[in-house]
Amino acid sequence: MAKFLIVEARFYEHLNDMLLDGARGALEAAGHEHETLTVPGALEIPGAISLAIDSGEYDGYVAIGVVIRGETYHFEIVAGESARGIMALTMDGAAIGNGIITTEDEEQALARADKTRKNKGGEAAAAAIAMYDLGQKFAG
Ligand SMILES: Nc1c(NC[C@H](O)[C@H](O)[C@H](O)CO)[nH]c(=O)[nH]c1=O
Ligand SMILES: CC(=O)[C@@H](O)COP(=O)(O)O
Repeated sequence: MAKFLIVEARFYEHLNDMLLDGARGALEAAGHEHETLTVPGALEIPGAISLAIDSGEYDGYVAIGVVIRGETYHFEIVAGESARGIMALTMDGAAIGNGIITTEDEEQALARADKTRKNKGGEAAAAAIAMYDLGQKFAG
């Protein structure tokens, strides 16, 4: 059994609840423990995961968030930079699944947050578990 930290950017309450439901379900189905940490937005997720990595308390991480396009270039910044920060941590060896959905509108987000539809929360948890398992394999 491993211990995972879900780091959620609680920008859209109802969508986050759906993503968390999928992520927690996948972790529990695989027999793993989990805790959840909430940050203001997707841009804060990589920093929060970095701090958690330094604590040495967790075996893997699931990033959960929703970025919906608005009127300005900020969508590209939030979507791109949160992904870039997570990728950098992954390349440093952290087991992370990225469940930050980036959509054009709420309808697209609902389809991806719903665990009975595209289940992106569960998908991200499964990716984190796979990366954890890979790390265990290479650690010998
Ligand atoms: N517009 C969205 C944001 N914006 C907030 C940023 O993530 C960040 O918290 C702020 O710029 C302060 O550093 N965050 C989301 O998660 N989703 C959005 O749609
Ligand atoms: C993804 C965003 O940053 C977005 O919610 C912000 O909306 P806007 O670009 O209209 O300020």
